[in-house]
Amino acid sequence: MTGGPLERDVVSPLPDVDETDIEASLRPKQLAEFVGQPKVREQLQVVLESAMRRNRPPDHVLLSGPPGLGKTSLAMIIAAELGAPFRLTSGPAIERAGDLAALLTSLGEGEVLFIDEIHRIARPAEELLYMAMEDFRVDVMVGKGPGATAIPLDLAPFTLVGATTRAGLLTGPLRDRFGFTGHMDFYDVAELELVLHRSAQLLGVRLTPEGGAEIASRSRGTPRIANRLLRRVRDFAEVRADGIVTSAVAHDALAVYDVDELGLDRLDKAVLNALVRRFGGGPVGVSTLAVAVGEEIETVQEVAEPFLVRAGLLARTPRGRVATPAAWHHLGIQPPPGSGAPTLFDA
Ligand SMILES: Nc1ncnc2c1ncn2[C@@H]1O[C@H](COP(=O)(O)OP(=O)(O)OP(=O)(O)O)[C@@H](O)[C@H]1O
Ligand SMILES: [Mg+2]
Repeated sequence: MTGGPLERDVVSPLPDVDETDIEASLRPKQLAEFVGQPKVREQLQVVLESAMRRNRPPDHVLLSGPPGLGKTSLAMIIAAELGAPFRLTSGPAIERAGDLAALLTSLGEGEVLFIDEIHRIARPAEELLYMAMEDFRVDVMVGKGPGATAIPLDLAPFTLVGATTRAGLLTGPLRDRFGFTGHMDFYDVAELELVLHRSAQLLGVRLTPEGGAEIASRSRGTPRIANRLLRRVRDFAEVRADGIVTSAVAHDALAVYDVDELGLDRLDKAVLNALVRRFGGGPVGVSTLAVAVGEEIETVQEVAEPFLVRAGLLARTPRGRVATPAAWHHLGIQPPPGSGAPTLFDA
């Protein structure tokens, strides 16, 4: 994911540039430690256990969902649960099929290869991946031009874990080669409270139940944001209070950091503002909306919209994006009569 102007936003779901170390220290290491996503967790548990009983690498796993919900963490957990080495790369990093072939042939038996942002892999590399995933084979091209020959090479059986924020962008043949797809959804407040108390313990932060509830409700359904807000509120508690994160301390700190009650970030607010104030609540096409907020269409679709839809503030209709009455109210504006909520007749 690209950061751009959002990088320094305290409620952005994207990772901050200097956040990798702290994120790594807070990552759950085992499935049992992984909070929330009960369905994905249970299904994955069965997939992993049956593979271990058969003493075979499990089927390839695809994890899809918005940023910051734990796809990378879960991929690492898969390797840890299997006791297998973990290798990490990303779609954009694999530019040539040859790079991928070299990586695949270097994998040992049972290794877990994680490809982040797999929907952005280059087409020739993707085609090579088909055979690798299905038959554990790759054709390595030797020579150039008419004299080039393809030499088939066997691979050690491995497990591919792919992550994507846009499962819809995956080609059919690639999607079909994953034996298991886990759809990650936003976390509810109770789950985020568990994430926060676990992190507080690891960081040595004293967090009261009410303090946790206050932060959780403004974390935009996203553990990455919850953990970041916890650190900011802790700073505030140390400087302005006695170090204990109570509800009042959390409330005051989040006001200082400009986090609104729903935890909407700058892009969320820009999208809502444009939709309501410039386009009268819609419907308006996503590309027009993206231009209005000065962002890529992809970013609006992958980062802002999933949460706005989930929060009941934005609806996707066949004619375009529409602000719901709740969105108008959130901006403190009275919705015009008959606005927002799409009806049967819009379809
Ligand atoms: N279920 C969870 N339980 C506890 N902590 C979590 C959980 N999911 C995510 N986290 C925390 O949130 C942070 C971000 O998670 P992670 O990097 O796995 O998200 P991601 O989905 O891979 O994001 P991106 O799409 O940006 O790559 C991690 O450092 C971890 O501490
Ligand atoms: Mg990730």
